[in-house]
Amino acid sequence: MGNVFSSIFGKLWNSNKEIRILILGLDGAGKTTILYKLQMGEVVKTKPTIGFNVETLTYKNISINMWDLGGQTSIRPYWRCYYANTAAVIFVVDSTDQDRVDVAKKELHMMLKEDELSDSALLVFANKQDQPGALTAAEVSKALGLVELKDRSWSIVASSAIKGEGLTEGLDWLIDVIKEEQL
Ligand SMILES: Nc1nc2c(ncn2[C@@H]2O[C@H](COP(=O)(O)OP(=O)(O)OP(=O)(O)O)[C@@H](O)[C@H]2O)c(=O)[nH]1
Ligand SMILES: [Mg+2]
Repeated sequence: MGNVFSSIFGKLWNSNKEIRILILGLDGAGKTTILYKLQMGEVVKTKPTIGFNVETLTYKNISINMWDLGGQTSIRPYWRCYYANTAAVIFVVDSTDQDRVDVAKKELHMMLKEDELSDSALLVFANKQDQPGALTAAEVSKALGLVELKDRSWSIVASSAIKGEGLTEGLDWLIDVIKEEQL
């Protein structure tokens, strides 16, 4: 019975929903690699993103417009142009880049202060877990001060975009939260 209901609700929810997700984070964190690994199941050779990449993914019958924005210092001020109507932000951290985790923290908290993102869920990928010396997800969470976040659904997942690990786990969590919050 539960399955019947969830399938009916699923269909209702799907019929008129297209959700928008932003992938943000410092340059070199792995955002573009994650976008194309999710979309094509392949590791693509990337160049630093100047501007953005946008792809439509169908995941669990849901159409997702996924925007991957460039993370270089000079480009970050433009992130805010993309915040409207965003269901969720995926914030990607290079877990080996311990020197810049403070910068990532600052950018993350600045972004989350914006009114347009007040209802957006947050998924953090503690990426590059395949590399020696990578901070664990718990360490990245602490360094980013995630427990300080109030009134927001958030989660952190350890990932390796290169190996394809953690990505669907993270996206599953995100889709469940978005469905709960928007139904
Ligand atoms: N070892 C390892 N390398 C990764 C992983 N994810 C991405 N990379 C590499 O990190 C580099 C930067 O990846 P991108 O996906 O271009 O990074 P980005 O976040 O899109 O960077 P910008 O476009 O400059 O903001 C590339 O050489 C990727 O192959 C990972 O999980 N593990
Ligand atoms: Mg990129």
